[in-house]
Amino acid sequence: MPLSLDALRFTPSATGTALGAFAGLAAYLVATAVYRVFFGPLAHVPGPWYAKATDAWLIPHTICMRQVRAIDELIKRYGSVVCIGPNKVIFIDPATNKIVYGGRFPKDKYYLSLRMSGKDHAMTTLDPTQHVLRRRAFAPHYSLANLASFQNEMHDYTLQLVNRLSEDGGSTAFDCLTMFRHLLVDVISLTVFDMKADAVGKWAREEPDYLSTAINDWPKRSLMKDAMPPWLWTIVCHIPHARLHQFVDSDRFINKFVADRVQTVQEQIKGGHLEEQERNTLVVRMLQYKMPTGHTLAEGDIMAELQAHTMAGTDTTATTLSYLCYALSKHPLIVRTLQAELDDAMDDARRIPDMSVLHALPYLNAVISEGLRLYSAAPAPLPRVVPVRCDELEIHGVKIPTGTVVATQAWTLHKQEHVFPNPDAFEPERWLHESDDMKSNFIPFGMGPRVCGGQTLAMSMLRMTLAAVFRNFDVVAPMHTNDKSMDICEAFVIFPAGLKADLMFMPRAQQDVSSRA
Ligand code: HEM
Repeated sequence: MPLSLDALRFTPSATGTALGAFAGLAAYLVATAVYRVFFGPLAHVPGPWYAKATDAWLIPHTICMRQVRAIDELIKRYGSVVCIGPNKVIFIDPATNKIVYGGRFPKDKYYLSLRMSGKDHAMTTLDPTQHVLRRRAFAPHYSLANLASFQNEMHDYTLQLVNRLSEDGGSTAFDCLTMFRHLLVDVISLTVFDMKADAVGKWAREEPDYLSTAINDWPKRSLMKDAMPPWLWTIVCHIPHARLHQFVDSDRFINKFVADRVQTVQEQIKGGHLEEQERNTLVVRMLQYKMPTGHTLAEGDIMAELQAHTMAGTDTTATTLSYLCYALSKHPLIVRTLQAELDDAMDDARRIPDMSVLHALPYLNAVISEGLRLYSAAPAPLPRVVPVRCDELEIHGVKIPTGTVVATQAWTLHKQEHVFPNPDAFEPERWLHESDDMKSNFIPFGMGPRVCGGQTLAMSMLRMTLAAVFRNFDVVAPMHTNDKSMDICEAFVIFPAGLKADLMFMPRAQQDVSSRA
């Protein structure tokens, strides 16, 4: 039937109905907002009226990747308990941290957006009791003793990277995010899957490494897919462009990588070939883990857990290393003190000491703590829900009812002037005399039973890599790597505004010679 233009014209009665519906909706929204601001369960909590009325005020800050800063400003204006949404409260109080992150409060459903292929893993398991079962499956893998059994290879990968930088002789600016991501891909492929990925080797030979690329692509792909209507995403997936295909297929690539590894290990278990192994990778542990019921975990759950660890461990650690190298490029005196300690601990610049030796170096550890304080890879609110059994939570005399989403954020905790004087300055010395106050306000890895599962691995890699790099090189930032390009953007995890961290690694001996000439 031909479409007449008249059919598209609004009749006076249709216009009236539409206006009426619009006015009704507006009245409903206004009434809801007024109720929330003056009579809602959080009406008594300090905070701006617009945050009590609607979550929408945070959307532009989230889109601009500046959510933690917007929340930080509210805390500065309203104090250490502040309402940031109709059902959300942020607090800055170490005593409340112990209650909220002590293990009784379930995680908020916000975490469900981090599921892997629709499946839960430890980080997204909201219920504390269920989470304990998940956590038991992987916790032994990250013990220092187990990680030490992979140490020789970790040293080899790190030295491979150092050798490549040495060959370059400081003439090229390397993107640290890419470089350290390749290192972490090698370490995680080995410890999780018992697989030699040769990612650093490929990086050194300037060959593509599809796994490292997919790990980098996946979070961006998820964000993009979620932001688009399905029809637009379908069109994007069909655009004939090789790199774009690689990008949209990153989830499939990682799924297949993990599925292949799981299958190989399952065959090894069936064939009885695992008894000969002296150490256990995470995939073996997960496949052999028995729930209290005696059942093993479902294959889909194992896959999700392994994918989560691959993703959670790589860019967080690589970003921290990149920011630490950038901070050190701006502080030559700090580098001298660090190098003096490393020179004493490492007679041979190309031999990385045992984990226990690095663990005991005070200045190296102070530098890392300062890096984690200022450049926490996950500085955003870690939301939990006030449980029914808790009755009410009280923070500094403010009662927070059951069902409220409560959270603290490392971004603000780590920059409190009274705990960390001169908070924006990079001053490792402050950690040489760590006070109880500093300890209880420092949560780069979260806290309590849901503290970062891979913290020991992350700390070991931070120590190992910094020791090897700064024993051998001074780091110099080229003109285009500056505070503007390294400005922190945040989408739960952080990344630099310039999307890269180009730095030059000048061999120390060579630099000493040139500065004497
Ligand atoms: C510098 C590097 C890292 C930082 C700053 C970091 C930070 C965090 C934070 C803040 C959490 C807690 C999230 C919450 O409470 O909601 C977390 C959880 C987690 N992280 Fe990390 N992480 C790092 C490296 C790693 C590594 C290397 C791995 C593993 C290979 C890893 C695996 C995990 C897992 C599995 C969880 C969930 C733990 C649970 O809920 O039981 N992370 N991480």
